[in-house]
Amino acid sequence: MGDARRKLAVVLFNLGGPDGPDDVRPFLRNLFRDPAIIRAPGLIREALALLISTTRAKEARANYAKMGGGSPLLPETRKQAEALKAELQKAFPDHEIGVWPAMRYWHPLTEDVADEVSAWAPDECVLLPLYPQFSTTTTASSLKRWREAGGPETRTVCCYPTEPAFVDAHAALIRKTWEKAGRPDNVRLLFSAHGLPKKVIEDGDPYQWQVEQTVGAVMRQLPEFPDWQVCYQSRVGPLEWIGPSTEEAIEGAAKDGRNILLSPIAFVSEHIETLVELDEEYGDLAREHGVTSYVRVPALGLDAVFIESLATLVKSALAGAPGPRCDTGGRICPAEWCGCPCRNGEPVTA
Ligand SMILES: C=CC1=C(C)c2cc3[nH]c(cc4nc(cc5[nH]c(cc1n2)c(C)c5CCC(=O)O)C(CCC(=O)O)=C4C)c(C)c3C=C
Ligand SMILES: [Fe+2]
Ligand SMILES: [Fe+2]
Repeated sequence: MGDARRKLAVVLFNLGGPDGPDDVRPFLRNLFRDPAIIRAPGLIREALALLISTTRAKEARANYAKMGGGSPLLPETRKQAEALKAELQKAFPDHEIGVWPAMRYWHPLTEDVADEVSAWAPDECVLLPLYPQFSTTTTASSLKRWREAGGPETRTVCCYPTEPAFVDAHAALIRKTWEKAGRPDNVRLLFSAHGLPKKVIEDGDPYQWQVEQTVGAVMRQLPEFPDWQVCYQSRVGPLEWIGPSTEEAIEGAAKDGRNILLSPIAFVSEHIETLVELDEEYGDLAREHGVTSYVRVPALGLDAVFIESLATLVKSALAGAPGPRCDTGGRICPAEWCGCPCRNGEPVTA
């Protein structure tokens, strides 16, 4: 007797992180071998990846040790996958639903998940990055790997920087965190996003523009915070990165005598960049510069409105035409940002 239930697969793209100390170096090597991250020719890139992963491993291992030796990214993503599955099951009670995390640089690797999902033989397979803002270094890299591995793909969400529930979730969490901290006064709200080399943006990556779209939409709901700034963290390597850096923004707020409320606007779960960089390193920096109140807003994680937002993206993708789509379906990236697949082969007219 065949099972007539339709099968819906949802694949959550994410970066991945080491499970323990021994994984740190090979994880970093995988990351720096990616031509989307280091845009040098093959052999030079391989040599650089070996060199950087070896030299960076000690410090990175020490940082992962502060979180128990490995990254919490996979357990966090698994919980989000479970929550999304439960939400989708309400919308599609007759479907058999599977939600898979697929990591770019550590297990479960994108290419292995592609094989697993292929073997499951879904009727629909929705690719959904856990990067709300599209970048060639993140979403495009995962998509490329998925497609090279022959993974199934019927619908693809490329980005959702201004999806209404996503924006609502951020605004509500910022307000709630500020209230829970005892409503510190004289606050500068910093939106810290992972940075990128300037050259990547100049070559057409829409990430910075999309981060600014998210912040603009969130700020329309938060008129009680008139003092705010976008900044970029986690710089790596010798290239010039987009700015201002989060360190500069913290120092600037301190100089202006402000307290700091910091929202990680481009991350949707807790990991090394939030728990170590934002909470420990930048927390220390703020205190060293005399900031009285430094409060970090949590990543969205399992926030119910955020999970609803992910479910809405999947439902809209299934209801619309096949192919890559931005946000709730419209083409939102302007022409000069040719790096986003939502433009779907449209000619680029700057
Ligand atoms: C918005 C998301 C991200 C962008 C854009 C991004 C670009 C980018 N990252 C590096 C180098 C590193 N990133 C590392 C960790 C890391 N990066 C992201 C997200 C984005 N990266 C996440 C979610 C994580 C956390 C993973 C975890 O283990 O918990 C690391 C490893 C940590 C470290 O050594 O600092 C590196 C290295 C580059 C070079 C880059 C763009 C060119
Ligand atoms: Fe990164
Ligand atoms: Fe787009």
